[in-house]
Amino acid sequence: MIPTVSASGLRLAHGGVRALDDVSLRLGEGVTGLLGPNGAGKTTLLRVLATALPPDRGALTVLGHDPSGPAGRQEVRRALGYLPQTPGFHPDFTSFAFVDHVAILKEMTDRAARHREVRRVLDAVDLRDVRGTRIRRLSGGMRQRVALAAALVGDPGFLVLDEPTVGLDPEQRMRFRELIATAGEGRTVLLSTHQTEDVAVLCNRVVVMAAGRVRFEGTPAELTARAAGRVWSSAERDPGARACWRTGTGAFRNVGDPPGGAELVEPTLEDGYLLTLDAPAVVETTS
Ligand SMILES: Nc1ncnc2c1ncn2[C@@H]1O[C@H](COP(=O)(O)OP(=O)(O)OP(=O)(O)O)[C@@H](O)[C@H]1O
Repeated sequence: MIPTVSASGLRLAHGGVRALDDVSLRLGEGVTGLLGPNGAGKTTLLRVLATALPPDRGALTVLGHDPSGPAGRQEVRRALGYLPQTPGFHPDFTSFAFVDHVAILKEMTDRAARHREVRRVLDAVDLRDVRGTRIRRLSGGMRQRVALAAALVGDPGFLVLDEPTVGLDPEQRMRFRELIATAGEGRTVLLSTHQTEDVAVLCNRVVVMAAGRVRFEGTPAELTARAAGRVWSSAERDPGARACWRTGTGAFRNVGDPPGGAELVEPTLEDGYLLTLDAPAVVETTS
């Protein structure tokens, strides 16, 4: 992997909480999924990468620029598309006016060219027909697409998406995955999510964080492989399992160290993720 974004030794404390505790990672072209439990530090990391929050310590390079100084920060912001966890829409704006407003903030001064670009990104997320509709009249899924269009305006090389699929129904989620996959062609995309399924079907890389630290960095297949031989099915809850839950069939799915003779089953990325959270902090070193 040729790194386009790299971070080393990032630290950031919110009051007494170490939200980022020596975070180092590298991102390349394509979609990288960022997984982690609530409070792991995902949003904080995304905000640091998006230059919305300066780290207390550590170094960052985004598409060849160092955002620690004003000139480098401006270059990073020009190359960045950011979909925050709670996009700050003004509900009386139309989709067009909101994306146009973001395009103005991205220094697109030529009005005709800017309007062409706003139409292009709204078309790309299938919102052509509601360009003139006020945001407060749109469904949650449509609003998410407006936010994605705003992140895509100006064709940024680095796209940071903070839980963009939250609250979407399965069909919208599928459509959104497709949009993100398309956005990942020739771009670096970092996607924070709680959906291991999103990562399994969409991402070519995955980073797992817990308690402000990187627990895993590698491919989805490598994360899934962590659970090889460590997932089994049983009729009763296995007290020796690290995690165990009843499935729709009534059988229990167990993750951990299986007892002898256990009925092993095919692991999923979610199993690998659960086992990674349980493991001590180790960073994978893959190409
Ligand atoms: N502005 C803040 N002030 C104080 N503490 C904060 C602030 N923002 C985040 N934190 C704390 O920093 C830690 C990391 O928070 P962060 O929002 O980055 O986690 P997250 O992985 O994005 O969580 P979630 O999955 O719930 O969105 C948490 O313990 C959180 O409570």
